Amino acid sequence: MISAFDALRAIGWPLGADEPAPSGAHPEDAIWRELMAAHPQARPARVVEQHRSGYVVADGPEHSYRVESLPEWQRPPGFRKGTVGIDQRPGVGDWLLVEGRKAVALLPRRTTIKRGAAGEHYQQQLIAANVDTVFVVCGLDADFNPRRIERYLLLVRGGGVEPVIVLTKADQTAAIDADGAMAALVELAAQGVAVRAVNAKDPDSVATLDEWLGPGRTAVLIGSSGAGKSTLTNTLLGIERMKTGEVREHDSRGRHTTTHRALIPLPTGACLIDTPGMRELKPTGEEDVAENFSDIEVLAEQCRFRDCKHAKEPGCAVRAAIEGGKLDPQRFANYLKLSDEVAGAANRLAHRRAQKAEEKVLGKALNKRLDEKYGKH
Ligand SMILES: Nc1nc2c(ncn2[C@@H]2O[C@H](COP(=O)(O)OP(=O)(O)OP(=O)(O)O)[C@@H](O)[C@H]2O)c(=O)[nH]1
Ligand SMILES: [Zn+2]
Repeated sequence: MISAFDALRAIGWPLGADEPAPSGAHPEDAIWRELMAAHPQARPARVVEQHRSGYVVADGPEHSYRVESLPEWQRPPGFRKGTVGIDQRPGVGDWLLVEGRKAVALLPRRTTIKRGAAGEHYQQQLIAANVDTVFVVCGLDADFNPRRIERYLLLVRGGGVEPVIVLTKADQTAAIDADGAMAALVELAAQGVAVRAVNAKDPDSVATLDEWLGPGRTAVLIGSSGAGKSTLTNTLLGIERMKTGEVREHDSRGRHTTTHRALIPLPTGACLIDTPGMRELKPTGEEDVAENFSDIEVLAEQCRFRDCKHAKEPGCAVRAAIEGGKLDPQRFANYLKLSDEVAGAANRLAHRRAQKAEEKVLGKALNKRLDEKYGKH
């Protein structure tokens, strides 16, 4: 039998066992401890699935169960999808305090990974909460694409998560232009992002990621299909092949006896969150393009005109850098494309917020009129 604390730790519980919080702890720690003190009967559990009426949570690698959500996390009937913002509602990776089979509190998120959702109305989607490290996985084969890495980085940075670029298939680099790849990686590393090349099938090689995988840490692997995420997961787990389509079993008390695959405890003591939805990567509008392309922003400051579009203007430092071979034109093109997308999403976000504020005002006015006419109702 492992202790309740060790079971929680295996699925990423970040607080130490001792009180008060050890120094150098996270800013959210104190709030977490306060909430725990306010609900002395409750126990922490981590969200692995989100349903209409409740959640499946885990309190260790071997045990998950359903809990009822708090009323304020639920969408009132008849309300449009997206009305309850992702900030008000728990998602995968969140920590709840649970009493019996009822959630009583959501512990404030330390980090978030979000994206914009496709569709008519502006909406954000939470990919995962409370993740320490995102491994952006990309193969050093024909699939190698620095532009895609730039897009991933733009989306995951800003939420407080540390990105690490993991280049798989380091044993199979014949298909790529090594010099071009190196130049692209140097640019990414210059933005302050760690880069590691691995053979995802080789445990010794994959051990280079251990520095991000200590006890109580949570990591996520993102990357396109075939990049090597499953291979990497299996090597980290120390097994040959990941069982796919794992069926959950129930014991006599109706509990799940195997934890959902959403939380995968690793032998290093860390926990991987398996996220299905990272295929389409639309910005939310809250991303910081400048942070991800500081090389271009620095150049742009040297352009003769403040509002230089880096097109045909004289004295353009950005174009000079491209012509002088100091800036990859494709990186610049991607910067423009991503800037456009973020600006577009930011507009939609502002519009959505204005609309919400207006709905609120209208609702209040309407209530007031009804009150005047029919008395309090
Ligand atoms: N030689 C070599 N092959 C690798 C490496 N990483 C992955 N592969 C191979 O690449 C193929 C795709 O790897 P997967 O791990 O299935 O990729 P994935 O990212 O999980 O793909 P999806 O499940 O579709 O998202 C498999 O045939 C792996 O064996 C590596 O570092 N070296
Ligand atoms: Zn310019």
